[in-house]
Amino acid sequence: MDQSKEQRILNTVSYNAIKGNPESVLDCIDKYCSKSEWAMNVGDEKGLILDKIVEETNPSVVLELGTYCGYSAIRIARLLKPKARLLTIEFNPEFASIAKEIIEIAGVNDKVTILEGHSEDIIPQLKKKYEVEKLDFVFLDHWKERYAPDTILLEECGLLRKGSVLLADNIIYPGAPEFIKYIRNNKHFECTTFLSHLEYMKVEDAMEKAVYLGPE
Ligand SMILES: Nc1ncc2ncn(CCCCCNC(=O)c3cc(-c4ccc(F)cc4)cc(O)c3O)c2n1
Ligand SMILES: [Mg+2]
Repeated sequence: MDQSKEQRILNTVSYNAIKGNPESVLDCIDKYCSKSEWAMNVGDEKGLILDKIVEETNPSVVLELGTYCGYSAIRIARLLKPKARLLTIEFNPEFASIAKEIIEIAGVNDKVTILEGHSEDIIPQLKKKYEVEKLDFVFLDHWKERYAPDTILLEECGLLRKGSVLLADNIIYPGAPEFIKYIRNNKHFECTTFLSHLEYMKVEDAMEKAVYLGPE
């Protein structure tokens, strides 16, 4: 059976990237996906916005929803301080296993844990099973119609604290209208929109940053 696009991405990383060098893995994926096969990594343009917000937040505990090939997990993990950790949820077993290999090649596997399953099933387990107290930073990049319900679920599970930062990809393309409606009219969140472009394309896209202000 011929290989999947994701397997071809792993092959090019495995062949061309410098082992243990996260930047070279990111560059390798960006080159391949802009020249050979488009793929839904956050990419280099939105990636720079993600970098800046991660650096400003300097999080100890990060949750990512939607691992895919691990590009944004590597992007985030490479900026984390020594004891900090990133938990990333992926329900597609092929993507999860490819992401695991790419994350290992990047050399950030000591900071990253891939949790296989659906966000709605795993989020309620984070406190007890994964010993998470509060989340400092959440990157939403999974099913766009899950952004709003999962934000509500994170709050209900007591995983957000005053100052927790949510960053949502693709709020223009493919779009997350329910999330935008929910989060921008919610007095418990302070929102900022970062205009950019869809990864590897000239199409407009944006990311939404929402800082949780607390339950009161
Ligand atoms: N609940 C749950 N829990 C855990 C999970 N793990 C995975 N999933 C499902 C995630 C499925 C992939 C999500 N990402 C996207 O759909 C996406 C799409 C485009 C895009 C596509 C076509 C175009 F023509 C243009 C742009 C671009 C992006 O940047 C995207 O992020 C989960 N769901
Ligand atoms: Mg995305």
